[in-house]
Parts: sequence; C-alpha cells; structure tokens
Amino acid sequence: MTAKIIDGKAVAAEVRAEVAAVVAQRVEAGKSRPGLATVLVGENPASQVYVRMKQKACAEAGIESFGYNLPEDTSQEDLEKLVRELNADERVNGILVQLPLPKHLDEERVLAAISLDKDVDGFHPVNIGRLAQKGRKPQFIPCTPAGCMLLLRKNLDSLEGVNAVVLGRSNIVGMPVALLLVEANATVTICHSRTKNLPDVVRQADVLVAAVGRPEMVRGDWIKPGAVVIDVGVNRIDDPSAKNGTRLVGDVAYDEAVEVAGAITPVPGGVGPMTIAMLLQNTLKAAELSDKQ
Ligand SMILES: NC(=O)C1=CN([C@@H]2O[C@H](COP(=O)(O)OP(=O)(O)OC[C@H]3O[C@@H](n4cnc5c(N)ncnc54)[C@H](OP(=O)(O)O)[C@@H]3O)[C@@H](O)[C@H]2O)C=CC1
Ligand SMILES: Nc1nc(=O)c2c([nH]1)NC[C@@H]1CN(c3ccc(C(=O)N[C@@H](CCC(=O)O)C(=O)O)cc3)C=[N+]21
Repeated sequence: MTAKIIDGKAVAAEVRAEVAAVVAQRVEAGKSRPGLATVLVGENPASQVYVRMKQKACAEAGIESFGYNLPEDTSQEDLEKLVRELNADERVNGILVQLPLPKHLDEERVLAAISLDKDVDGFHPVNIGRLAQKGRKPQFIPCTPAGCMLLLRKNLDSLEGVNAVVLGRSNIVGMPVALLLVEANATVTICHSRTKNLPDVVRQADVLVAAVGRPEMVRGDWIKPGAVVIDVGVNRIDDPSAKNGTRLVGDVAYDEAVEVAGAITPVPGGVGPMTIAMLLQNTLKAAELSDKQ
C-alpha cells in the first residue's frame, strides 16, 4: 500500500482563506489592516524568492506588506536601527528578518531587537526560551514548526506517547519542532550530524520530521512501515530532464518512502506552503494583540 500524501498546499490554502476572512471582518469593523515588514539584507536569490512569496501571500490575505531591502554591507547598527523603527511603526504588526543574514552581522542581536509583540517568526530568544519551558507559552510559534505540527495533528489522532524522531537541530526548524513535539507529549529523539547509527534510530520513528538540508538522504528502508513522514527539506538539485535543469527535492527519498510510510508530505507542496500560511496567521494574531494595547 502506498502512503497517504499530505497535501500541505491544500491545508495552507484553508488557513490562508481563514486569515483572509478574519482580516476582511476586522477591516470592515473599522480596525486596522494587519501589516508585515519584511527585511532582506543582501541579494541571495533564494531569499529574494521567499520574501516575494511572503509578500504575495500577504496581499492575497488583505495584509499590507512593507518590504525593506538593505545592501549586503549594511552595518549591525543600521540594521538594528531599522528594527527599532519598525518596532515603533504602528502600521507594522509583524517584523520578519529573512535568514540567513550576511556573515558579518550578529543574527542573535538582531532577532533580540525585535519587539516581542511583533516577533511573527517566533525567533526572539524569549519566545524560544518560553517554548523550551514547561507550562510557559510563547507569544508566537515559529512558522515552519507550527506548520509541521498542524499537518501532524490533521493526520494523527494523537501524538501522545508516539516515538517522534527529528532529524536536525537548527534554531529555525529542528529544535523548535522537537520542543513542540515534547509539548504534545510525544517521546522525542533529536538527531544531528554526530548521531550514530542514524538509519536505525530513524527506523524507530512513528513520526519522522526531516530537516537536514541533504537531498533525499533518508532512504525508504529507514522508514518504519506506516510512519507519518514530514519532509521539511527544500533542496534544489540538477536534473537535465527538468524544465530549467533543476528540480526541488526534500530530505527524504520520496519515491522510496511513499511505498513504506503511512502518510508523507511531498516537496514541493508539503511543509513549504504551510510556513507561509502560519506567517500570515501570526501576523493577524499580532494585529489582534495590538488592538488590546
Ligand atoms: N519548508 C520550509 O518552510 C523550510 C524548509 N527549510 C529546509 O529545511 C532544511 C533544513 O533547514 P535548516 O534547519 O535551516 O538547516 P541547517 O543547515 O541550519 O541545519 C541542518 C541540521 O541537520 C543536521 N545534519 C546535517 N547533515 C546531517 C547528516 N548527514 N546527518 C544527520 N544530521 C545532519 C545538522 O547537524 P549539526 O547541528 O550537527 O550541524 C543540523 O542540525 C533545508 O533543506 C531547508 O531548505 C528550512 C526552513 C523552512
Ligand atoms: N526569517 C526567516 N523566516 C523563514 O520562515 C525563513 C527564513 N527566514 N529563511 C529561509 C527559510 C525557508 N523558508 C521557506 C518558505 C517557504 C517555502 C515554500 O513555499 N516552498 C515551496 C516551493 C517554493 C519554490 O518553488 O521554490 C514548497 O515547498 O512547495 C520554502 C521555504 C522560510 N524560511
């Protein structure tokens, strides 16, 4: 039996439609239109594409977006000054600083400068700290991890006691998704580049979240039959038979895994669209928060 294909694009479309409806209602009721500021430093083409996708999604949901493109050689001081201006700007409810930043910039300090009430990416150290503490709630949950969790909840009756394996421990995906799985009462194993016997560890997983950035690293025979596989990887590889000579693949060898898993997200069309939908949801939440202040 082949796996159920988890249609992230469809779930994301539902979330986006919901956000758009609530935005329309609030504007109708005379409340402010939510606003998202995107900050892009330098000219990384992949980052430019992602920022454009986020702005387009905002427009479709009735969220205003304010794009800031700064030169590659922007100083720490100037970037933090922009963040402080955006913190004070009433039109802006959410601030997204696209990562990675050029190497000379101190990412931690930039993220810490973002107002907690505008941290729609959920990367502020206080938000991450709360995520890691029992009984505490972050103001915002990081978008990609939140998207993974929504797809899991839609495809599993319960996460309670399930063996979840997370491949990757990055600040933006692996670690926060592992924390969310713990919060959901899964039993969580976090793997990384020093993990020994990785295929054997992965074979224990009822739920697998792969976020390593290694094209098709996870093979079909690593997957426990019936497991739910969330493939976060977005890797562009050369493929002479593809339209422009390249194609996107995940961190999981999809054609193999689909024969073994119970359910699996495709790439593209899985987690990627969810990331953007959750960003819109967080931006709406930030606007609702600002109503109360
Ligand atoms: N769909 C979406 O919305 C998003 C997709 N992505 C994609 O997800 C993937 C991961 O992104 P990100 O978390 O930022 O990546 P990072 O490069 O920051 O982290 C990769 C993690 O994988 C681990 N790792 C690397 N190689 C191996 C290996 N051979 N065996 C085991 N573990 C390994 C690293 O271990 P160590 O810590 O030891 O170095 C690290 O923890 C990428 O493909 C990225 O494009 C990212 C963000 C959003
Ligand atoms: N501050 C910050 N916040 C982020 O959320 C953030 C970031 N920096 N840096 C980079 C990563 C990457 N990321 C993706 C978003 C959407 C898709 C996405 O929609 N992918 C489509 C395909 C897109 C394509 O065709 O290239 C899909 O998987 O179907 C992928 C990846 C957000 N990130």
